[in-house]
Amino acid sequence: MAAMINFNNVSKFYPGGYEALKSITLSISQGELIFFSGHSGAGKSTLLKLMAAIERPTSGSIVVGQQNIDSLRRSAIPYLRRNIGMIFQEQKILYDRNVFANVMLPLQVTAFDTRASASRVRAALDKVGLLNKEKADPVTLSGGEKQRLCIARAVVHRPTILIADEPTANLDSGYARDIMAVFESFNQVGVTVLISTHDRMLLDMTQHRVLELRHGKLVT
Ligand SMILES: Nc1ncnc2c1ncn2[C@@H]1O[C@H](COP(=O)(O)OP(=O)(O)OP(=O)(O)O)[C@@H](O)[C@H]1O
Repeated sequence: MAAMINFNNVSKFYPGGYEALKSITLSISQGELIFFSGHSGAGKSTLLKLMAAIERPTSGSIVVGQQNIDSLRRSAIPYLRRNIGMIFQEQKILYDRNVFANVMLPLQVTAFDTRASASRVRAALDKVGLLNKEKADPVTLSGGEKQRLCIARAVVHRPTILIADEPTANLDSGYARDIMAVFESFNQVGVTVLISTHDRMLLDMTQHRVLELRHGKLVT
């Protein structure tokens, strides 16, 4: 399989000099599902943020798809993000609108017409099992359903790469399994899926590759 993501000697210092990642070299193939594990502060979120150009590396090179993104112009970032779906803790659900409108949000900045957008939103809600909740007020959703809403919002533009930072944090084990089944289903249709977690149950259960970070270094 073709490499989808390549890191070559990537280091990241945050302002103030903290070295969050140290000389990371890794290669991820198209269509893989990979877990990034490691203690709190190990650098998992930073690694995922570099892949989506939310953060920039201090040194080293990062290739996503065919594109070298370590020195990507700011104006080129929206093009990179068209291929990426992101689920990060800080992306908030908007509680002043229903489930459907929350999933519609990312499409409002693109040029889709309303009918095409609506059918994409329903397709995304269907894939995460929330089609029957499209009119619901997000406040009425369970923790697991809220997380599925975030996944629907991340995939509504049909990305080829899906990045999820601690997607099962704060969920009980039943909900966590459901969420993993949703990620598996996207992976089965060819989406490259990257998940950071310190959820021992997920890591013990998985058949997929697990890369462990420790103090900013890759140990596996
Ligand atoms: N914007 C920032 N500015 C300064 N330091 C940061 C910033 N973001 C992260 N760090 C630091 O970099 C280190 C790695 O953080 P990161 O969030 O990548 O770890 P993590 O493995 O995802 O941890 P957690 O599981 O707690 O989310 C931590 O010591 C953190 O405090």
